Amino acid sequence: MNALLTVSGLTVSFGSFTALDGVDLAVEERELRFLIGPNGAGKTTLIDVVTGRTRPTSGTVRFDGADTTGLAEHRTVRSGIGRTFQTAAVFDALTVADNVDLAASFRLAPHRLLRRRDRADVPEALERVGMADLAERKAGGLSHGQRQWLEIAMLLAQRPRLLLLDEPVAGMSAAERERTGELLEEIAQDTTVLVVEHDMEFLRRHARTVTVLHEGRVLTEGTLEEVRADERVAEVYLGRSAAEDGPEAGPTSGPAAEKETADA
Ligand SMILES: Nc1ncnc2c1ncn2[C@@H]1O[C@H](COP(=O)(O)OP(=O)(O)OP(=O)(O)O)[C@@H](O)[C@H]1O
Repeated sequence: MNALLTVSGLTVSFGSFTALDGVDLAVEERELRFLIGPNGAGKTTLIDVVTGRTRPTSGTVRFDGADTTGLAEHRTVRSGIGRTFQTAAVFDALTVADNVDLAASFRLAPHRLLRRRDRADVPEALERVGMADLAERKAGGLSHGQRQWLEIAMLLAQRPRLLLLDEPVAGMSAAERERTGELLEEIAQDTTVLVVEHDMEFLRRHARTVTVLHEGRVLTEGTLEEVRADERVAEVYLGRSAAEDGPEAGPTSGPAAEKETADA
């Protein structure tokens, strides 16, 4: 199988600090891949490089068979890569539909904008995230969950082949997380999705393959069970060997915390 996204030997240095250190990653078409790792592991930096926000110091990014290393952000959008941020980037004063309409036009080169007559992509995207009935509402009045779904609808209207989502369920209620999980599963049927997410219950329900980053390197990769059984993962989340810790020493979140709870 050919990977849709291939990252090879990716290194990003900020001055003397190395945020990514020789990262290799391959994501197949229509995968729903999760990316986890402690704070500062390099997850957002990796997304920033794939989307053209940050230029790598060395290494390559290949998307859909083409070398996209260092491509500007607006060009990665046009090539079919969409991303969300930890805080939804929507315009509060515009309606839900106008936000999606605006996003849909981002994927087009300026000379094509005036010819964008077919606007079916807007209701289609809203339908997919279950917000068709909110089309004429001002985005400023939406709940936190609805804002996140609106941002996903904005990306869907750009018809991406790869979606990169940064902590999509952070701050959501249990019901909103559930709905988001269903939505991602549905999107992953025809779109490749890479999700940075810490929520362990969410991972348990939806993660097929998990890649663990630590200090700018890929520590391990596998199913959630494989990753949670890996002592090195417990160590990086605890900051020391799990075997040396008493029950009170674990973190309050993350795979190691879950492992302790599950094993208790
Ligand atoms: N522009 C920058 N200049 C200097 N250092 C940076 C820059 N961007 C990121 N870093 C550093 O690179 C490291 C990796 O950051 P990154 O945001 O990618 O981590 P992360 O895994 O997404 O963490 P978190 O889970 O906290 O969001 C951090 O130590 C961060 O401080």
